[in-house]
Amino acid sequence: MTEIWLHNTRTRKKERFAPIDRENVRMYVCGPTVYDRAHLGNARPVVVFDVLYRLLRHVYGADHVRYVRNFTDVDDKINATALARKETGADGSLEDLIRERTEETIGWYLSDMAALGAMEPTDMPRATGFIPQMIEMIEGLIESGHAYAAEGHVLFRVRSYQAYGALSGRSVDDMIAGARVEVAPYKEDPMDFVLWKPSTDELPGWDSPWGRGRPGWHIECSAMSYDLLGESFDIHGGGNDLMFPHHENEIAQSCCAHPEGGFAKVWLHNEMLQVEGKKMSKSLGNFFTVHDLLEQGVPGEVIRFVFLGTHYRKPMDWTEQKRREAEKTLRKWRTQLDGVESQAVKPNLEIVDAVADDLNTPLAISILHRLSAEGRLEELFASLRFLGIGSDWKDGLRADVETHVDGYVAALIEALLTDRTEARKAKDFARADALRDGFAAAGLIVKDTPQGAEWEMGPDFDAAKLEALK
Ligand SMILES: Nc1ncnc2c1ncn2[C@@H]1O[C@H](COP(=O)(O)OP(=O)(O)OP(=O)(O)O)[C@@H](O)[C@H]1O
Ligand SMILES: [Zn+2]
Repeated sequence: MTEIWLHNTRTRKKERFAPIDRENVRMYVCGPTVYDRAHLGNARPVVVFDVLYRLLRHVYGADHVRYVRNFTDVDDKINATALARKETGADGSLEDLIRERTEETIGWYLSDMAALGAMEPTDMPRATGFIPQMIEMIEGLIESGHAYAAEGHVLFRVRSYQAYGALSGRSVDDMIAGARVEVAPYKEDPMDFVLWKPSTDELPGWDSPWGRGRPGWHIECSAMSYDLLGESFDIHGGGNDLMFPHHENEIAQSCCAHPEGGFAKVWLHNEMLQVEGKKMSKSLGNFFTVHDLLEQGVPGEVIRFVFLGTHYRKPMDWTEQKRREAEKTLRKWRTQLDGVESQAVKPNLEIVDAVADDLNTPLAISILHRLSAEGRLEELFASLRFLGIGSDWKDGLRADVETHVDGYVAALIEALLTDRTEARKAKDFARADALRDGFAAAGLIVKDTPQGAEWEMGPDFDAAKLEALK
């Protein structure tokens, strides 16, 4: 049986993975706050943990893995988005607008992530569906002295949990020095964090022993993972931007509420997708969405392939060059694999082992290239499926993939037409003529109109010939 090794953030070591119960391997990954479209950075953990999910299913059997990824649908950012819409005159109560916004965002998220070849987790709980469980956990924490109520708030008493900070390896005092902790009159200690807070009349709220209010973000994950996976489970994942405070707080809450449990055994964190050395993030405004890229005609599997080219514990940039290379490789393989049937063939063992070695997907990709070069096409096909690339090449996704390719070709044509306009402007007639002849040779019919060039693919249209014109 394949041995899986994973780098555990908690111990800072690569450890051999041994599930608590091999019949029921359990993983929890922090999901998105649903107030806006997912940016490309948000997609990275989705792809990383999808690769792990597929590996676990491969090793332990598809029916023996439970993968939970939540939707945070209670949050000030969601409320702010809905309030802004209400202020611009949108119909409906604030509650309706909030629900509309979260439903819409969840729909976008699921279709964008499906386009990246990510399987849906077995469970996708929403925070609003687990409020009673959160209240129950908070009550328990108050009873055991780990939390206290003050002015409609409930706070977690950080100093009551000795091991606080162990995940990121920092002491409470270091963390206070480094973090922007909020000082508030109702806090015993600035480090204490909110489990429950009061709601105003118009904001979403639930009745609780502390008045009408809403949960803090961290308690959501503790309550949902306990309800669905129990007091101890195998793997907890998320981006490394969540390590502190979110994951430290989850650990503190869960370990104090269920001291016998131990919560998650292995903690896995993906590094960030960056833009010029900085985390891609909404607050920095340096982001583009997955949807933007798909709309531009970049196939989802190309995005996935680019992600897999960098190890999950290394920061990465999205670059045009990586996109182009991934697209070229996948096109080549697609042509090579035309007509190959291999439902019964297993993925290449070295590739499975590479993924099992702390998700070494760059190594897996180099082996894919070797299989292609050696013409081991059935293995190549099965291994791509295992990595979630073109997993449905033979089935329904084919048409979808073709529209993506069409999008790519359309973008290419537009780029070449711009190129021609610029060549004409610069009086580079040699280039302009070469493009005109090239279009004709590729079977592309171009008509110049006062509104700009219009084009149409003729009966002998050949995209490969256009490619050569770049
Ligand atoms: N640039 C990034 N690279 C990789 N993962 C990221 C990046 N930004 C966010 N994530 C991950 O995306 C997931 C969803 O996070 P969340 O919904 O909190 O993001 P957000 O608050 O919408 O985004 P941002 O961090 O841009 O404000 C988390 O697992 C988080 O670690
Ligand atoms: Zn979480």
